[in-house]
Amino acid sequence: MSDQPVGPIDATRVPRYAGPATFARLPRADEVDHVDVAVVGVPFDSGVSYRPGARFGPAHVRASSKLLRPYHPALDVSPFAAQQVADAGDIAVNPFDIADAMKTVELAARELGAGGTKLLTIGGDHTIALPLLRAVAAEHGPVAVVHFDAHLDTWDTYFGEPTTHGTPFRRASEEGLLDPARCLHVGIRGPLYSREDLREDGVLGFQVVHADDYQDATVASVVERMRRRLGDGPVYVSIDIDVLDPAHAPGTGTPEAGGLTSRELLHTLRGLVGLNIVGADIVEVAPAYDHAELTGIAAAHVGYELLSVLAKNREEGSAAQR
Ligand SMILES: N=C(N)NCCCC(=O)O
Ligand SMILES: [Zn+2]
Ligand SMILES: [Zn+2]
Repeated sequence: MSDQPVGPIDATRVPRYAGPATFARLPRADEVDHVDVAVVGVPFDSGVSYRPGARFGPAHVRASSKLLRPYHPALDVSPFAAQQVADAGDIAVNPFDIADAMKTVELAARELGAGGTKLLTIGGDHTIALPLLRAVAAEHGPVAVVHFDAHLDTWDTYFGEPTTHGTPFRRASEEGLLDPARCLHVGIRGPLYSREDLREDGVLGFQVVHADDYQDATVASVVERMRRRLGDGPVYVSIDIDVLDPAHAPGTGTPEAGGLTSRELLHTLRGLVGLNIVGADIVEVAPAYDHAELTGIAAAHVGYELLSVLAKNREEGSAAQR
């Protein structure tokens, strides 16, 4: 086998709509001899408080990722040539037992991540961030989280249940998985349950860039603030697609008006170059509410942006070693 990464199927030879639906038409993980970054699905939505359907997110995002091309001009990087990216398929989780599902996700994430493979996980609802953070913190210790979302997701319980899509970051903070001096939400908006929600969120270790801040500040200044908060240590990136305005991402379970444009989000993500990204997820894509693949395409581009940031970091890391 050549030591060059195996890239996507060439769209000038095999039409995009033909062939198997791996993310970006990449090889499967079992078709390559090592994997730098695994794209893995978690078809789980038993933690939702409103519309269900994110269990179909991984298949939808893969299907919407067929048009991605090999070269990222703004970052001047080829994300599938600078590193071996492969599709690791889906983690099969129990839809009837949330605690059991969480164990399965954590175990699979630890196994896939053994040997230094980074995970880009496609959900699934936001509950899955908790076991993914457990796996990441087991390896790196407490991490910074940059959390793109309309919602805080640091609420305590729903119907007395501690493990839901509105609670993962409170549980993660309580378990010591987060570095409370370096966590940040981006894109928060909409009604809360009470003023206390924001105060408690701060105690748990989060600062907030509100969606409205994009109205008053430039994307560059948001990026600067984000980079200052996240610092030099390990960073986990969690992206709830409902951070986007419903006009840009209608296919989601708890939509809120007044969100980011996809351009604002992609631009902000580009600002993560150079940070020590140890893992990422893209969650809450619910295809039944999507139109014309708007949400699926946005999520696929978000994934491409993250893979490009990782590729750029790898290139710059190996340049620094020379
Ligand atoms: N994580 C997402 N998407 N939503 C959380 C909303 C929780 C609620 O219904 O208050
Ligand atoms: Zn949300
Ligand atoms: Zn969320």
